[in-house]
Amino acid sequence: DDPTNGTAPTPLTNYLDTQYFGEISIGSPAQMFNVVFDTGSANLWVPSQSCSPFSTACFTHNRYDGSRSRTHIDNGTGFSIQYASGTVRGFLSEDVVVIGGIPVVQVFAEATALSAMPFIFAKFDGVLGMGYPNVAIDGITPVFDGIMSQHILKEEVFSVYYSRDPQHSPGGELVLGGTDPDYYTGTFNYVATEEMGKWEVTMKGVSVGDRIMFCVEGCTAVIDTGSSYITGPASSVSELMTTIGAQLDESGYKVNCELVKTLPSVTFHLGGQEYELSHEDYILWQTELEGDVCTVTFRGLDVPPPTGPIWILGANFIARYYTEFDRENNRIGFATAV
Ligand SMILES: CCN(C(=O)c1cnc(C)nc1NCc1ccco1)[C@H]1CCCNC1
Repeated sequence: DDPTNGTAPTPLTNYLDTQYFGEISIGSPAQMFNVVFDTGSANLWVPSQSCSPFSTACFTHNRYDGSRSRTHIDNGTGFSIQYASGTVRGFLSEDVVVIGGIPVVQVFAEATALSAMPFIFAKFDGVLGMGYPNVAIDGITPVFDGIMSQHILKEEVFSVYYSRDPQHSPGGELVLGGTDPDYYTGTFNYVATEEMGKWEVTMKGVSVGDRIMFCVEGCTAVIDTGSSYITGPASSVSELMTTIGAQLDESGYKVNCELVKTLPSVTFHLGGQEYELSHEDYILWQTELEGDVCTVTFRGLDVPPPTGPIWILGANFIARYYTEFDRENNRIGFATAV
């Protein structure tokens, strides 16, 4: 009988509570890559052996070499993906991808040009999009859809646990086909995905302390496992930072570490539930040589219409609320993370 009872776990590495990634292999024999499992996109890309030596971000990461894989299938179609934070360009190839021990023949992009920003800071090699097929570039069937069509999963869901302190082992866990009760308590509360085909929900308000300050008329929230922080419309986040007494410097919003324990909670109203983040959840407390630095893990980001304006709930939210992404019922479930 199936040793995994229809579920397939992948342990994740937690890099400074800001990057979470796990290992997959591509090709035969296996070529290993660290990838972000990203609900904010739907394509798989890894750096290519044929990337330009001038692309530093490419050169400092593991690179896929099709000529060394006996299961490689040429494609060659051009590929380009634009994130708010950077650009990836390359060409398509096809090969066997193994994720959580499950093999799937997959079309993916070999990146030949990676923008230095932000990918020179990436501890991961590539991105494995866990989004819906209709947001996939070039109409490529996403990895999870390729796995669902094998009918081996107990449920057509995947779940994500992100640990909160980098020393914690494992740094996180992706489960294909179910959830892992070791990493959450209580029951799941579900929110329907707002628009068919995106890990997006309707948010009914954002409160600071007990006052609804933003998204009062309702707004859209993307649950993005591939984003480190929470982002909101720049004007709203700027007002939120003023309220908590944070100052913007070149690397984000900072607060005086002495005042952290007096900071109010920020609460996100999703479905029938209030999801509170306390200062423990939204302050990144780093002890540097020149003293402690307390970074607020919120960023202003204006996503242009028609996609935006939106809030993006990233790793700091998921670290507090264990998240189940349910393709069977087009809904997202949240439970309190352990
Ligand atoms: C992966 C590209 N992303 C990043 O925000 C991003 C960029 N650059 C670096 C260095 N890290 C990033 N994310 C780290 C991380 C891992 C897990 C949680 O956050 C976003 C782009 C939009 C779609 N969603 C993903």
